[in-house]
Amino acid sequence: MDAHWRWQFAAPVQLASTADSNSSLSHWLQDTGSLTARLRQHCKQFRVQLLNTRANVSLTPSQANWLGETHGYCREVLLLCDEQPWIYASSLYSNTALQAVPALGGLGQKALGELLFDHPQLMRSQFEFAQLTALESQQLTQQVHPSPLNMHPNRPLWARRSVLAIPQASVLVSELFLPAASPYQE
Ligand SMILES: C=C(O[C@@H]1C=C(C(=O)O)C=C[C@H]1O)C(=O)O
Repeated sequence: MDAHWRWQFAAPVQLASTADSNSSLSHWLQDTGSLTARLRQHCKQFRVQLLNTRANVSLTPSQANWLGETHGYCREVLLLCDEQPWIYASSLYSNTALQAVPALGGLGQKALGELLFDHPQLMRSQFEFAQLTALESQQLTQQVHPSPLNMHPNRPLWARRSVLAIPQASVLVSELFLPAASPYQE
């Protein structure tokens, strides 16, 4: 779903102006720690809702470049904070990574962050950022999960992506902050 969003390395100018460098949104987007852990601290109740898993999906050139293979396994989830959908997350791993760490294929409602951030040798790449157009937000609403995402954002939505790597596996994690996420309101 996120493959064709316009990813760029630097936090674009709009982020600096609409959500200046001290703003809550900017801090959330640039936080290198576990988003799962941060949400657990922030919410009374946190849960992962599994939307979809797909094996052997063909990767775009930039995804293939990140993961070093042309096909991979995709997992899409919502991260809910007190039953509000805060984050749409899509994670991609190569088939080799899945063979090396079979737990990646059987997470179900368990958070990926809790598997990866427990590893002492976890590394994160630099973030890329994307601001969704109204059309991209609409497509996500229609194709991914009509009910909880069926809300019209009154401002552009922000996403980030980076590779989380442990020695046996690299995972390209894209995270879109949905309209209900409180950093947009702060
Ligand atoms: C990568 C993390 O895990 C989160 C949990 C995910 C999942 O369970 O599929 C996906 C992306 C992340 O938002 C994290 O906690 O930072």
